[in-house]
Amino acid sequence: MSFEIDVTLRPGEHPMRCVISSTASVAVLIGPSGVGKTSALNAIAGLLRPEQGRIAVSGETLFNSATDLHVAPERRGVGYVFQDARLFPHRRVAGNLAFAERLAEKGASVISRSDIIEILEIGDLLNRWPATLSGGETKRVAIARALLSGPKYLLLDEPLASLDADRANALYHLIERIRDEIGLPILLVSHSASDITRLAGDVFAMK
Ligand SMILES: Nc1ncnc2c1ncn2[C@@H]1O[C@H](COP(=O)(O)OP(=O)(O)OP(=O)(O)O)[C@@H](O)[C@H]1O
Repeated sequence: MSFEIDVTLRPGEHPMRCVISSTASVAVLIGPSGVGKTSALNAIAGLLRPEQGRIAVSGETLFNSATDLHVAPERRGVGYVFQDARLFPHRRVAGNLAFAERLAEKGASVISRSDIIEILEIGDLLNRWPATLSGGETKRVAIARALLSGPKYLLLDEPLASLDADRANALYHLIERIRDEIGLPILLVSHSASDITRLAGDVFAMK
């Protein structure tokens, strides 16, 4: 099982339930704005504690309200690409990548730095400051940074949102390469059953 999740969350006033049970290499979580998709990713990453339920990734239980288990975020092996990317503004692209590499446990990376830079086509960006990058470039660097931290799985929040059609299409194919060549379980969020769901083995909806 890549992702086995059944949790009730309460990020604000109202409870929300998220149920995902997937063996696919890519699972997609869809649902309208405000339904709780980002909150679900935050819970899987360990940044939001669910009210109840269980979260397991690749067979490892990360949260279980029944046994009061809540693995700390830094021990979950998560590569999380936030919707707004959140690059460190005071470090160049190379510095952002180096920071992630220092976080990786020795031998944890399933793919080399040079392969990640090649797959995400960011070799020409290494000297740039984050503020000078386009939206698509920023997303590519954010995904590279997540991969370099040696994650066991990848969470992508709306990776194609706010990109024009050409850039969205290019990033779509890069995610496809990550799926096929790196083989990490990927859970990605989309507000609609858009093109991105073509990447997925499984699609789950929050209502
Ligand atoms: N820290 C918080 N405090 C209070 N309410 C919150 C908090 N985080 C999220 N919420 C509320 O929880 C609900 C779900 O938010 P969330 O961002 O998870 O939805 P979403 O499905 O990802 O939406 P979108 O597609 O617009 O990003 C929203 O009503 C939001 O206002």
